[in-house]
Amino acid sequence: MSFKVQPQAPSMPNRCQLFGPGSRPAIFEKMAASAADVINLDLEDSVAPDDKPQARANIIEALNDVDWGTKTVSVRINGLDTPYWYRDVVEVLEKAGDRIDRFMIPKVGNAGDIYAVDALASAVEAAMGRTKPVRFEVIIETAAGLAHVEEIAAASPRMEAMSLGAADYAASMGMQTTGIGGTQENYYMVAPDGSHHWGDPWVAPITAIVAACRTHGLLPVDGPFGDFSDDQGFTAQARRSATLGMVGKWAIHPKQVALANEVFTPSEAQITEAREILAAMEQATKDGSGAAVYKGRLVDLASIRQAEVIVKQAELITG
Ligand SMILES: CC(C)(COP(=O)(O)OP(=O)(O)OC[C@H]1O[C@@H](n2cnc3c(N)ncnc32)[C@H](O)[C@@H]1OP(=O)(O)O)[C@@H](O)C(=O)NCCC(=O)NCCSC(=O)C[C@H](O)C(=O)O
Ligand SMILES: [Mg+2]
Repeated sequence: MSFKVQPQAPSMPNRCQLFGPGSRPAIFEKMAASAADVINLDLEDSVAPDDKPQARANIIEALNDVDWGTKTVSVRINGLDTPYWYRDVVEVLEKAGDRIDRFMIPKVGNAGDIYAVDALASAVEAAMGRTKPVRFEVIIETAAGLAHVEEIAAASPRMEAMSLGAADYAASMGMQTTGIGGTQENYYMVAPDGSHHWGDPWVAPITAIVAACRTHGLLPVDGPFGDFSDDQGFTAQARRSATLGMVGKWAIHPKQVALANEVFTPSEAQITEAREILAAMEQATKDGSGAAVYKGRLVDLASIRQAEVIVKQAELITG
């Protein structure tokens, strides 16, 4: 372990982030009634330019009036290359009550982008006497965002989570695909027998995001999976992300919420195995050994840390 101890990510459930356009207020109550841990009310790409002012007004009303229960509520503002974002920040912080928890900042390219939103949010909060600072989550979805992922993670104490935005990421990187997440038909290896084996084109940005988040104590989250008719594809993508260290995934349709919650909640079998490993290592320690054999395989002090990840995830959900 480095002399600098790895910080803990915030202790909050973040298994599923359900999105809804700010221009569609009829679904806000349905979003609040869903099983998603986080709600993202969108002012960005799901809202047409002419609808931005009305969407802002809808979201402010919903932040004041809808019962969001214990959910984390986040508003996705527009990108810093647009004329909309400053009004998103100012109007929401001036007119919405304390129920806003996070701003989601899209298409961040460097730490300066976070600094700009931080400065504006700080000024409005001070002017309004707001005592609960809004926290930030960002989307890594451009080449610049990926190139500067670590400085972005470290950019502000407001930073709480970071997502991969597969659609804009693919566009920015010039990837030859229109699919949003999941298997891409042309990304395959050919085995000696001529059969095709599909690889995961998202593994590099996911790993970079997880490393930046774990280094700076943020929550790494997998973004959208566009084909909401494909439950199997969604689940496979979510499982790969969970295996690589992400804590949750977006839902762009309500049917994806249960799928994400299932993947990002450790199963009974995983919890039992983790507890058995901890018990085996407790016994090994009592016996003066740093290693033991569990189900025919080596477990050692690192296995304790691995098992604790799963036990902590389970405790976070069950409370
Ligand atoms: C994708 C949708 C447009 C589909 O909406 P719809 O056609 O209404 O779907 P259904 O008819 O199947 O709806 C069934 C019922 O569910 C309700 N509903 C629909 N959507 C939601 C929702 N988001 N939350 C809660 N409830 C919802 C319907 O009202 C129906 O209810 P009922 O009639 O009572 O049965 C729509 O789901 C949608 O707008 N999704 C969110 C889109 C969005 O926010 N996109 C932005 C995020 S992804 C992105 O930006 C890309 C990213 O940045 C990147 O670069 O990768
Ligand atoms: Mg995007």
